[in-house]
Amino acid sequence: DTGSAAAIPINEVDIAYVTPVTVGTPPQTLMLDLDTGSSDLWVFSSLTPSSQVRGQDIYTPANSSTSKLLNGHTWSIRYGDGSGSRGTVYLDTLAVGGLEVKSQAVQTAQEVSSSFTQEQSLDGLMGLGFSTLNTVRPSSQLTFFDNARPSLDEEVFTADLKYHATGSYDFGFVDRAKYTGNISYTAVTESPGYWTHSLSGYAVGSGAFQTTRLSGISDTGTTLLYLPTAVVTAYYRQVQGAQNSQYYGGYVFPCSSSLPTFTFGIEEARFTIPASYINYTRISPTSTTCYGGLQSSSGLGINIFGDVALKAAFVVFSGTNPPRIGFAHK
Ligand SMILES: CC[C@H](C)[C@H](NC(=O)C[C@H](O)[C@H](CC1CCCCC1)NC(=O)CCNC(=O)[C@H](Cc1ccccc1)NC(=O)N1CCC(N)CC1)C(=O)NCc1cnc(C)nc1N
Repeated sequence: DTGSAAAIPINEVDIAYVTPVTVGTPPQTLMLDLDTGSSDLWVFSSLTPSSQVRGQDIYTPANSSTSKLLNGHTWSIRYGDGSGSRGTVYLDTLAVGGLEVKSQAVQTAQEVSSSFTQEQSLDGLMGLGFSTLNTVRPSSQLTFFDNARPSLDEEVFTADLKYHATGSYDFGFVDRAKYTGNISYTAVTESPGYWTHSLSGYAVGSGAFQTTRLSGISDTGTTLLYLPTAVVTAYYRQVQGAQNSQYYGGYVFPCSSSLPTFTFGIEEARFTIPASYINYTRISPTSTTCYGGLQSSSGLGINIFGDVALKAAFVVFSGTNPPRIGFAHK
């Protein structure tokens, strides 16, 4: 089996991408953020207090003839940006782009933090990290990818995220039409459940490529690219008027500044992020100050290759044994 579904930016600066997912019988469609940086599939639901729901689609297990309560199981998750949610669990039929899993753990939110309530285009998350990160207790549950594996033509899923445009997620096959040249693969360590791998180095603009292994996680659920301070200062040194603002919590610069490109290495291959991806957003609609799509990872304890980097490539998440991740030009 295979599946293919759209990855739709939820706002004009690609803060996140959502994908239509159907749950239950008859199918209820929800727009979920497919997130390789976590491993819980949770949804706004009929169990979410109405005061915490603002325009989101909800999953109503009572309206599904195939829903089954997973008795006595609960979950609670906290994300890197401090947001979080918690609730109970149902098993139900779930499909993404024509690929169906009969008995997927669907975590129904009984509480969501305010940033989720405010994000009306996001009906929940589908974690695509390793299942070891799943927070359901007393027994942890499998991700959609782990449940789908036995029926997949190939044990892979791919992400083709696009700048200010709709991309796609494919399951079970690598679409030759979506990339050019060869796929450059590199080893993944599953610790502690993220898609953790190294970059072979970086270059700022037309500068020399710095060969240095940078370990981090490829995370479709993180908006920006977070790298060590040394790398980030080398980048913004090339930007007129750039400064690391305590007030805005990161590097900002005059929107009129011209930005260099940023190149990262995957083994011998090189991927260049256009300057436009790094001119992330105005700090407020009328401001002439802009916030960078490349920021320091020093406060995170881990480098995060988020959407700003991932949308510069066609990315293959390979669940083979051992797992590996591949990047290709597109
Ligand atoms: C089982 C937990 C699970 C593995 C968890 N995983 C993650 O946090 C990574 C995961 O990919 C999550 C998935 C997000 C969560 C929010 C909703 C959208 C998806 N990524 C992050 O938290 C990265 C930081 N956040 C972001 O990158 C969010 C994503 C977002 C998108 C749309 C709407 C709202 C938020 N972006 C922003 O807030 N932006 C606004 C500001 C702008 N400058 C950049 C964009 C974890 O590591 N948690 C440990 C953890 C807990 N507590 C903290 C404080 N830090 C932690 N790392």
